[in-house]
Amino acid sequence: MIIGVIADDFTGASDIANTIAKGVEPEGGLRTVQYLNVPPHPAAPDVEAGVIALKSRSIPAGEAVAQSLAALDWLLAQGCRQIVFKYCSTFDSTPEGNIGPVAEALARRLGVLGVVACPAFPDAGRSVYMGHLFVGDRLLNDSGMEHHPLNPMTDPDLRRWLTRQSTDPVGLVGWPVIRQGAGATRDALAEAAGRGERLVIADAISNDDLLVLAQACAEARLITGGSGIARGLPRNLIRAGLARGGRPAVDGVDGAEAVLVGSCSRATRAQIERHRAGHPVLAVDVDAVMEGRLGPADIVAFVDAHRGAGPLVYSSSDPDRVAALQETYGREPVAHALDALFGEAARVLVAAGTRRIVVGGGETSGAVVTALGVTSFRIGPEIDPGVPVLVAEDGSGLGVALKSGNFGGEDFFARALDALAGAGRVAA
Ligand SMILES: Nc1ncnc2c1ncn2[C@@H]1O[C@H](COP(=O)(O)OP(=O)(O)OP(=O)(O)O)[C@@H](O)[C@H]1O
Ligand SMILES: O=C(O)[C@@H](O)C(=O)CO
Repeated sequence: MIIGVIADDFTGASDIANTIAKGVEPEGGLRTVQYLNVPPHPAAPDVEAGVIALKSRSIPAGEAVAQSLAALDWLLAQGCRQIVFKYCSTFDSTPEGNIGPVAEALARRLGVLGVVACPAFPDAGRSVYMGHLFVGDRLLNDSGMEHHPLNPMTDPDLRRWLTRQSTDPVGLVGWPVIRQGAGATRDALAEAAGRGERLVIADAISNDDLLVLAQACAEARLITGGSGIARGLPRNLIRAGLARGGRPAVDGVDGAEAVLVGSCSRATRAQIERHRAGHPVLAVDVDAVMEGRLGPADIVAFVDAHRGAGPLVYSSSDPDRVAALQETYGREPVAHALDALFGEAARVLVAAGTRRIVVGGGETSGAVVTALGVTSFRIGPEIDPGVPVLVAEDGSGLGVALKSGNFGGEDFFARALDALAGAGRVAA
């Protein structure tokens, strides 16, 4: 293993695994595996990039640091020469963490300063200019993220925000430097390190800027950011003769299918409506779940009754309804009950032969793959930006797609089911 990634959530992990497996033309990407938590065994010998998916975004900072350092130890033991800490492209964090504490702890363990911090993901509309994060044409704090239930993003100035979470000074390498190319960027990062700046916000407004950053960081032991920061990393290694390159390929999966959706984001709700137009769809009655009148068996029965037709089950509601449910039952109890519902339904479905599962939402994805007990997935072709086909490494023939709330085109769910079925037909 040459590159190791520590990701702070499950869908974020498959986002960056996708970026690394795909790479950029003409070189292509790396043979990539996504692990769910730190594996209790060594990586398979042919793996070039290992992505460890943690659920450390919203847990207490001390726990996030401990889990991330354990992941670092495992990755270093596999031979990684470069480590990436992946967080959300909307920099999801609070004034207490967890981006600053985890990034600083990793940097200290590796003994490095001048570490890039860049959440830019231009393909998904996230860009960083003069240290300020934009979502499309809005600043972060005016993008809807200021209303996020767990980590409201109320400050678009990443240097100021990260400073609140950090103990060492935070630097900035702005776009006027990035546009001068990799040499100037490398020099600016070295100067930042010389000033004692451990983390350095780096601008990127286009995919080309991300390639400049990757080139500047070719020798860096630690890089932090969204998935975009990894765009050019495979190219560095392939050009240096350290990796073979090529397109992601996995064995195809074949069998019954289910789409399970807990994400309540606007994008996901539009995707559900689109799916409803041509496929069987079941809305979970959340009151019935909370009162014990609806359980996993009901979901399994619906999916079984519509096998082959792309059945979708969702709990998603609009913000008013979500707020009312949270008011009645409490935010955590509802989330916990729904995550457990989807997890158990998925477990029963897979035990009975379902082989293609598409999940909407990061928390929901975490609950489902944890319940399935799969510990690692090979990364296959991209379905939509940030979402690849994942095929279980254990030979069980199970394929999944884990969709982050905001990702995917409107017809995502149907295309994801097709992509899972066709995964094996994509050429190496
Ligand atoms: N109707 C509902 N009312 C309240 N909570 C819900 C409802 N439906 C789902 N939930 C919970 O809301 C949470 C949605 O989070 P999840 O991470 O799955 O989606 P997301 O936030 O859109 O995705 P991402 O984290 O990838 O951006 C889950 O914990 C889920 O159980
Ligand atoms: O970076 C992103 O936006 C995603 O990979 C993610 O982390 C969503 O939770």
